[in-house]
Amino acid sequence: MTEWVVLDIEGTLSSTDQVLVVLYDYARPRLGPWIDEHGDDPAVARAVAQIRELSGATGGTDDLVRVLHGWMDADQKVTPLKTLQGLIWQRGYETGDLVAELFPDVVPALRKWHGDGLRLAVFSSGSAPGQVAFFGHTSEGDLRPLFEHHFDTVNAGPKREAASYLAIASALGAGDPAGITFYSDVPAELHAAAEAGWRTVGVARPGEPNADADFSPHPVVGEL
Ligand SMILES: CSCCC(=O)C(=O)COP(=O)(O)O
Ligand SMILES: [Mg+2]
Repeated sequence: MTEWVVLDIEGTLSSTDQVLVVLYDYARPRLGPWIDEHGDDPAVARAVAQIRELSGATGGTDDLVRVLHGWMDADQKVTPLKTLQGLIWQRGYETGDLVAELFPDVVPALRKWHGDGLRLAVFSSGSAPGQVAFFGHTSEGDLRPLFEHHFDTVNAGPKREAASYLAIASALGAGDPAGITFYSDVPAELHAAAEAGWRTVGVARPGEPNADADFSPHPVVGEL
């Protein structure tokens, strides 16, 4: 019996365009200024060191931004990029520049699950602070009270590795991994979760990039 429902964001709760167009376009011109203005922030300094280590970039901010834009163009969800994007989006939500848009079926489903006593958490490549800001500023209000945990590639690990799902199960204190159900639009993420003993549900939303993906052997829904 499911005790926990763990949810992906992009393609599952929110459209791919909401992330790859709205949020990415917001972050793109702000990455360089953010690095220059917040170099003393330990999270930014760590991200800059990771960018250099992963890319071999040795130049100044322009060089770092070139690497970051390349990762964004290829939609590579690299941890230092997600950290910096998350900080920029956090500011964007706080100032009112950004409002998170969810698929219309999402909030009723989340409220129903929550009301039925299921416990909710998020696992996304987007940074945990960015996730919290996102759910705090949706067009349907502040949804933060619905979620007990936010997992990302820093506090859990890569989304396509079973070890990340084992780490999350442990953090949730879930005695039986089969008591956790994971919803995602990416088959490779579902395979990794199933390898860790979780229940899985593929989300194939019409019009989304993975609508026609092969989700077998996972059950598939078109909405929550
Ligand atoms: C503030 S939420 C942004 C989500 C994000 O950055 C992202 O890359 C989404 O990836 P997901 O793992 O949710 O598909
Ligand atoms: Mg996704």
